[in-house]
Amino acid sequence: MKVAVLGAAGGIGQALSLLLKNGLPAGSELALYDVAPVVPGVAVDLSHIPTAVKVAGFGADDLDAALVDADIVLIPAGMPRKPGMDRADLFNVNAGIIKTLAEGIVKNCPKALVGVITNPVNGTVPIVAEVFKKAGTYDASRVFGVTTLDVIRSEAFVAELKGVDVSEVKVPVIGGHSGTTILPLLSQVEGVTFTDEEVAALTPRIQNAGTEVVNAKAGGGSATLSMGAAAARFCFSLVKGLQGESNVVDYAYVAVENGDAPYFAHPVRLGKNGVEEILSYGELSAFEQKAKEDMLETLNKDIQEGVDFMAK
Ligand SMILES: NC(=O)c1ccc[n+]([C@@H]2O[C@H](COP(=O)([O-])OP(=O)(O)OC[C@H]3O[C@@H](n4cnc5c(N)ncnc54)[C@H](O)[C@@H]3O)[C@@H](O)[C@H]2O)c1
Ligand SMILES: O=C(O)C[C@H](O)C(=O)O
Repeated sequence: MKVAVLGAAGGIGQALSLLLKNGLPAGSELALYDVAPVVPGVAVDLSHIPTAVKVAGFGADDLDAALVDADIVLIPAGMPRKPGMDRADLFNVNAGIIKTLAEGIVKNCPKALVGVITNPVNGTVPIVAEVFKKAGTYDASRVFGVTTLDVIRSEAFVAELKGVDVSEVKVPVIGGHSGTTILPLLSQVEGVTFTDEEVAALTPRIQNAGTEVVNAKAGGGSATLSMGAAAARFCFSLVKGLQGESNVVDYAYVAVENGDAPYFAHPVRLGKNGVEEILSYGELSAFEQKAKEDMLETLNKDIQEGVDFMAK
């Protein structure tokens, strides 16, 4: 199993790479790519951890070597938010980075499963898909927007609010990954109930959790450690699917035919070829149904921005 992390020297990249070095199956290879000159040092540093995962660092000119034959590519490369910015404000700087990296994937590992972390996820995932389409090698079941951070935040906040064991809490989160497009389905959380007031307060807390971190970091970036944990968790689901484990289900922002929008976070069953089945997100409460309808215009606009960028 070869996993490539693009943007590996950044805040997310380093946290994620540490977790992968400690958690990938024995015999795996971890390829760390970044344009920052520190990346070989990050790889050397990690290589001193005694696990059976081989780590190599690749600098700016070595994208091809980092990607060749990768089974999974995770992309946290690009600029994070500062206070006062929306994720959409990152589009202009991050779109070009994602396009270049996706072209490298198409060239070197077109069958890899690609997990996009770079914001704005609502628009960067369509860019990756369009790069594959241009090359004639698009397989919608292999491209994912990583929305796991919304899921783990929801788990943490629900457990905190209800005083229950966090390891038992499961919260479906659908839609996209920005503001109101993030839609936690609190009506489906098993073992707890919420008052209308709790739903009205907890839903925006989950939606604005990224901003909570951005403001707390006061200009020093956005979530990196929780995102590293989230991306590692998602990567381990992809690995289990690739290894043929049955019934691996996780949430991700994927291309959906005849769905709510061309891309939408759903529960998906993962297998040897990525998405084996896009599962239904089930029945929504009246509150969730309205929240979904209200956010679709924003989500569709974000998606179109990514598609239009590649049409230029
Ligand atoms: N999907 C999510 O839930 C989620 C959560 C948190 C952050 N993010 C996003 O992840 C991205 C990275 O955040 P961060 O905090 O790690 O930022 P960071 O600035 O700490 O790290 C970004 C890294 O990307 C590298 N980079 C820039 N251009 C590159 C290129 N062309 N090729 C390879 N590497 C390149 C930089 O050198 C840097 O090391 C941001 O866009 C942020 O908004 C997404
Ligand atoms: O909020 C951000 O800009 C980063 C990330 O998308 C998050 O949800 O923490």
